[in-house]
Amino acid sequence: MLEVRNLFKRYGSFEAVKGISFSVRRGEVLGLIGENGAGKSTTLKILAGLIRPDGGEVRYFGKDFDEEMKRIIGYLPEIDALYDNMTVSEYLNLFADIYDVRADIDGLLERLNLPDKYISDLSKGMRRKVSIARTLLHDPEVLVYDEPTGGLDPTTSLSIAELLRELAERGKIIVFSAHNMYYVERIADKVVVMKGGKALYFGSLEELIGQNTIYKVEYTIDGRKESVKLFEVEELLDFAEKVRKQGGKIIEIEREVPRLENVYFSLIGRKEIKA
Ligand SMILES: Nc1ncnc2c1ncn2[C@@H]1O[C@H](COP(=O)(O)OP(=O)(O)OP(=O)(O)O)[C@@H](O)[C@H]1O
Repeated sequence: MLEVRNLFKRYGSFEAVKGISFSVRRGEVLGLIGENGAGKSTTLKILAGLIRPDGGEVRYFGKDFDEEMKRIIGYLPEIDALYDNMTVSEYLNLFADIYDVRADIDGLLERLNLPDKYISDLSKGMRRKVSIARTLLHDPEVLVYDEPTGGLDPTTSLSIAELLRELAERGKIIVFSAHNMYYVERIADKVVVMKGGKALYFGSLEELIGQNTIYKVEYTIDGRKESVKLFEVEELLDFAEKVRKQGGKIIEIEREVPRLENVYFSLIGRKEIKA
């Protein structure tokens, strides 16, 4: 398990991360969402061991982060840092040598559908995939990806999202950030919604969506047709009982499951911070 407890990070006097906590198990995908400047990249850099927190702790399988931990982490930075004058396989072989690992580079190229061309000749999506391939060379247990689908077309984004899901199914721990809710909704088991360095929500995606489900009830009472919106199953049951007692009848109940995007907007619009 990867556990993050009460992380704090300051840049000078500016507090970028103010008490973030979450946990992710093997086989789970956690999506970090939040506006620009919410503190997502800072949190991910702390997880990858690139910067040290000013407070709180990160525990990997019960242990504190140390340099050796880099062997179990694959970190994808927000911006690709590639060598244009190398072919994809030369670049990946170079990093396999640096990491001192034997990697199945042909298998990676095939899985990611990457041509072995000069990096300078690759599209933006392919370049992103080369960076992703580099994070997988040492077969890490934890993948920390900053905006893996940022700025890419829907087909490439989807193929990257599917790869993350597949890696989770193989038992990896995945933590990634994204602005496009569609991919988070598609692959995340858990989400952290960040705003101003704080978490407005941490928990299961299913629960978050479930908490925001709306029941639209159409009913008749005294011969009139009415409708009402309810938010809880219990509220719905109480309402149905009330209508029945008054001699009315429920005609239809429509369950409206919100999109993550709608839930996100209503959450970040809120002033108060939910622990
Ligand atoms: N090295 C730095 N020095 C000073 N301030 C920084 C530094 N890195 C980040 N910040 C500030 O910390 C805050 C959080 O930045 P961070 O990059 O973590 O946000 P983010 O959620 O990843 O944003 P984005 O979605 O734009 O990538 C921002 O206000 C940013 O300007």
